[in-house]
Amino acid sequence: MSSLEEPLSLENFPSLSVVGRLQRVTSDACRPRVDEAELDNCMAECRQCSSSNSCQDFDMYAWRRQKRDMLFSDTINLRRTCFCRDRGVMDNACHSWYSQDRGYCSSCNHMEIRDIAHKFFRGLPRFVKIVEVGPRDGLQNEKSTVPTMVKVELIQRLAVTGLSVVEATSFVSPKWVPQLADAKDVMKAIRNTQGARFPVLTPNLKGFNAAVAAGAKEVAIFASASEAFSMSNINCSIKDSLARYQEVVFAAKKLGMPIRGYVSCVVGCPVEGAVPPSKVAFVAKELYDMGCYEISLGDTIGVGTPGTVIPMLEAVMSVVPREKIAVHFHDTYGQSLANILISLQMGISAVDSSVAGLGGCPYAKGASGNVATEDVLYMLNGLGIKTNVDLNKLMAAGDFICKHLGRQSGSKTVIALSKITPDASKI
Ligand SMILES: CC(C)(COP(=O)([O-])OP(=O)([O-])OC[C@H]1O[C@@H](n2cnc3c(N)ncnc32)[C@H](O)[C@@H]1OP(=O)([O-])[O-])[C@@H](O)C(=O)NCCC(=O)NCCSC(=O)C[C@@](C)(O)CC(=O)[O-]
Repeated sequence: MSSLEEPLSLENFPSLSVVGRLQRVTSDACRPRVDEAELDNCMAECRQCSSSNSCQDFDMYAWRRQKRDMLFSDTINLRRTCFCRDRGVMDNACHSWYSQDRGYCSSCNHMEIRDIAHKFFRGLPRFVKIVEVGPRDGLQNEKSTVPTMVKVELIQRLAVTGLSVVEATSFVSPKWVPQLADAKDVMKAIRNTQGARFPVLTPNLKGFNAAVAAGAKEVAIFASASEAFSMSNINCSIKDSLARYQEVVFAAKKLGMPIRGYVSCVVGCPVEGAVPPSKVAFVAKELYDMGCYEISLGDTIGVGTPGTVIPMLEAVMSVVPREKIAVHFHDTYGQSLANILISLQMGISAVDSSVAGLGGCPYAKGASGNVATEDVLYMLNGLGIKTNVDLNKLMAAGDFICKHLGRQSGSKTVIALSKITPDASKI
């Protein structure tokens, strides 16, 4: 694998200094440059003093007292020991980067930089669960019906990537979503597939019973925060849908099956326009109180930006614990990664996405696919956040389905990596 093919993860930068590492992952205007050799020397010294008591005088730095479970705690500790061991070396190094780069950033000092980085990374989880929804959310929106065996192979390929959850299909009315009319056959074919859980969507008891009969071990119910979307998607009001879902949850609990809950249109609705955060919070709480183990918040038409997603998450977090919340973004306006990043910073650690950016929603005209799983993974890898997912295997699964559909991947990462030449990879 060439250097560019490998996402920018912390572990992948043995020769970069700590500050160099931060430069690679922060995009702030304040970007000092550092003499690599100078800092590498400094880091070599740091390693020798990492257990030294002589670090006590460093208590003046507030984040010494921060919990050590933060992302980059190792990085921060290295810097701290580096400072305390030979502050002069570091100060000189710092001085020289600022002098060299004075035209670019005259007022930065190392405390400011550290504060910026600290603020940026504060709250990011160490591990993110990716919920792959391509075989369901993606393929439900394909014009042509994908043959059952292709769906099955896609699911099997995804199951060996390290993804722990692959949403497999929906037990909905074939009149409403003909693309997934083979749900029973798909579930039967993957019955013995190991490696991941394969939840399925069930809109009512009829769908739930069919799913159980076909071997489903986990189901998802899907309500909407918009009345109009509820009517067009599942042909009933929000209130009626919640009553229906109560029956499904009751039946699932009797069998000890986990149930995931979706809320659609958490930012905007194709008919109603902006959706108030309070409505999203109401539906999310109803689903959570019913017994859903996780509530996935769907920006069904992909209109959200951090400006609208933050208040929505704030409202939901006030009624549902944040560790029970997942985010589900469609990439219509190219805002998904920004929205995911701020969700992570707000403490969310479950993200839905779709291999190759497949997807959309048959009842939300113009909605584009889900954010591509490959792009989410590339970003998480770059942030040093663990997922256990193998990017190469994931790209192979995406390539498989794209070839079948006769289209280019919707993942920017995949497109970029496919263009890398041996020369470019030396950059
Ligand atoms: C909910 C219904 C069924 C109501 O549909 P309806 O027409 O109101 O239901 P009905 O009870 O009057 O039944 C009509 C026919 O459907 C049959 N039927 C009834 N239920 C089922 C079932 N479970 N499985 C199979 N067949 C079913 C039923 O037996 C009957 O058959 P008929 O007697 O005419 O031959 C329908 O509206 C429907 O299937 N909607 C599904 C819509 C859908 O799947 N949308 C996409 C998923 S949501 C989404 O993508 C958003 C999300 C989750 O990803 C989050 C995000 O992106 O934001």
